[in-house]
Amino acid sequence: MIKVGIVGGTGYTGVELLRILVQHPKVRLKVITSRQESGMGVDELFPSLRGQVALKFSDPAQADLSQCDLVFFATPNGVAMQQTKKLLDVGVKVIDLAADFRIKDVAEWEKWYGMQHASPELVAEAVYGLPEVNREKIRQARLIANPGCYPTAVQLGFLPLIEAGIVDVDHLVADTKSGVSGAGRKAEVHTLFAEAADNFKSYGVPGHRHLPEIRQGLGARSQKPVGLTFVPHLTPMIRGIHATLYARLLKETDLQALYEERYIDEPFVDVLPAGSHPQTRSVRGSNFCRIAVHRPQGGDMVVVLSVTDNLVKGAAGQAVQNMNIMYGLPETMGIKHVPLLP
Ligand SMILES: NC(=O)C1=CN([C@@H]2O[C@H](COP(=O)(O)OP(=O)(O)OC[C@H]3O[C@@H](n4cnc5c(N)ncnc54)[C@H](OP(=O)(O)O)[C@@H]3O)[C@@H](O)[C@H]2O)C=CC1
Ligand SMILES: CC(=O)N[C@@H](CCC(=O)OP(=O)(O)O)C(=O)O
Repeated sequence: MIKVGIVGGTGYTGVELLRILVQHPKVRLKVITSRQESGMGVDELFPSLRGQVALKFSDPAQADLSQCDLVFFATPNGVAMQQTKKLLDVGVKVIDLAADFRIKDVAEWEKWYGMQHASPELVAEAVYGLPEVNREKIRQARLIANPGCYPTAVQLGFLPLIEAGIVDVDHLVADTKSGVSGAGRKAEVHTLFAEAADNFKSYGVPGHRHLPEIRQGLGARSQKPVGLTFVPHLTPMIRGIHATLYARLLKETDLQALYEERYIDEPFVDVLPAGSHPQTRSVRGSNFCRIAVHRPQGGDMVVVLSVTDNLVKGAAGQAVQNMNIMYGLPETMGIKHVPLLP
């Protein structure tokens, strides 16, 4: 059994990890932290977990994480980078759901995240945990930088085009929409019901911190830097990401065959039949990314539609997929949930 700790067990990604891990046949939960709820039973705070987990939240300052084989950080940016070295030094593996180890250029990371990196020496070692690209490196890793929610949907959508070298990579466009849980569980005015419900807005147009992450991932697959316009939107649903991606085609290609072949062996990427329009509710609560590729009116613009659940393939599910790969388990173990309908 893998002894697991979760730092930040009361946030949306933390409790999603709990929902998944309580039913994972190879995991024993040892520590779950929260500063605010320290001492409270996990199932007191989350009655949905009654009968599934007997632990209490512990204070992260007191918690003994060294008893774990693996620790997930489901914490705000800047937390994991303070504690990871100490854990790795005593043989504990780390999966960070935040962005501390995602960007290889530390100066670039510091610019976008507005803080000094506490462990720059670990950044090169960290493996970016997108299994569809880095599966072999993930197998050997002791530190995983789990991708962001938008970057997962956008990269999986663009990858077949970029890898085949058939689109103009200087002018990619990603128009993305996220449910409100993407902003986390902490109280903030813009996520209040009366602000977010019955409303729709873009944000971060001059520059969102996922832009360098997506550019880094796609640039590595295209062998040259990519130009990307990335526009996120907040939409009044709870879970889900819908990415509408645009690229100009440079070479005549059977796009449906390209996508189907690229993802034929991927357990969590589902290429829909030609002409499909994927919906966020077709992936809700599941680790799937569903993709459709279009070429409207047979013109030279490719439109790719990519949907995920931001808390599952966009965060906790992908983190467990990475854990499965790191420990040589079947990659789908514990994350075969069928999407929730309605
Ligand atoms: N929500 C999403 O869709 C996605 C989120 N992510 C990333 O995952 C991480 C977690 O996100 P999310 O679950 O939404 O965030 P939340 O705000 O919902 O939860 C944050 C959690 O971290 C704990 N925490 C906060 N500050 C500290 C600290 N200094 N030390 C230890 N624990 C702390 C909180 O509990 P307490 O304050 O009680 O300690 C809480 O349990 C973030 O970095 C986010 O960017 C990534 C992909 C998708
Ligand atoms: C709707 C919403 O607010 N989404 C968040 C992104 C989600 C996320 O948590 O991403 P990271 O892990 O990279 O921080 C945002 O745009 O800031």
